[in-house]
Amino acid sequence: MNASRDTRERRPARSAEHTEHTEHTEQGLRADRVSRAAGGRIVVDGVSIAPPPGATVGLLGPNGSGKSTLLRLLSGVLAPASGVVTLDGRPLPAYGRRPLARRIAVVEQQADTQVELTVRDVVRLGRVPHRRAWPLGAGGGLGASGTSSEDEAVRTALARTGLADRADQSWHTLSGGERQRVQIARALAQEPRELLLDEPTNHLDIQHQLDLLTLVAELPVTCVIALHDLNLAAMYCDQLVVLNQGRVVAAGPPEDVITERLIAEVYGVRAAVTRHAPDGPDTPGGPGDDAPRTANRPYVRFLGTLPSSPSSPSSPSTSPTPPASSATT
Ligand SMILES: Nc1ncnc2c1ncn2[C@@H]1O[C@H](COP(=O)(O)OP(=O)(O)OP(=O)(O)O)[C@@H](O)[C@H]1O
Repeated sequence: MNASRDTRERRPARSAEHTEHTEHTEQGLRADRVSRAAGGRIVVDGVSIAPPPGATVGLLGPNGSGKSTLLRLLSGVLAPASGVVTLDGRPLPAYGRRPLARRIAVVEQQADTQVELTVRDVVRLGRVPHRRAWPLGAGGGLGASGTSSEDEAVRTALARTGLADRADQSWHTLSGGERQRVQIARALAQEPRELLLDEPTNHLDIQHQLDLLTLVAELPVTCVIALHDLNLAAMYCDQLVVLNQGRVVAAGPPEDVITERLIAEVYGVRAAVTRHAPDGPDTPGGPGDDAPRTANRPYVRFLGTLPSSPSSPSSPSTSPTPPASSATT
């Protein structure tokens, strides 16, 4: 895949089928001071996030910091206890299930099914919101032959995720990484304008991690993607949002967010942060054709854990970068 563009210079290139909403689009998906409790405590605490349309926003933070919960709030699967999530200025509950499903695609950490499905069947599920019969009416069943545009979307999604030759394989026989790629393909077949991904590189070997993130970063859609790998996040995301104990503690371009201090305070880890070379093929991130993407982006070497982690619940919350109560850009 071609990784030669700096994603921060990308502009969303809307496909024809996306133009119906053009007048209202530029607000995109936003969370405004959303909070949510689980297990008797606040796990997302007054978070605001406003991904620029077309941008790839990385969601970082330690285990349990609230990333998955925030993604579920952004997708409308969970309702905020306070605050509001809006799409083009309208609260999510004002949308019907179908318009929302056409618009927002979600790739969860784990997906499973008891039903016997092929890879193509699973990817075709991404087309269900676009069918006339909703959710599975006449002609809308899994086995139904789709329209030519449906077939084309499924074919394209399979090809983009390197799964074209697996289309007829049973889902249950796939490896963890292959299943992950099928979920991405399903989301691509959905042709969303907002794509929410929860640690999509889990289970993937390094080549597929890089392929996936290149693909995601180059999509002309708004992506919010929970990641644990700070170097991959710095390479592929236009903006980063760091959560700690449910709060935004840093937000902005990777070079502003990824600092030794942040890594120490949020993760309790000692690190050395350098920059990728401005133009060189010798950058730690890879070969020369990646240079425009990695140029000047932060590169982290982890040196060891610090004696005590400030992210433990008993510690006071920290503001490792200039205090950022929200990720609104
Ligand atoms: N249904 C629930 N009941 C109790 N606690 C919950 C529930 N859902 C989430 N939590 C808690 O909320 C916190 C945030 O969880 P969340 O899955 O959003 O974190 P995360 O940042 O995605 O973590 P990870 O990086 O480990 O995937 C965690 O401490 C989790 O245990």
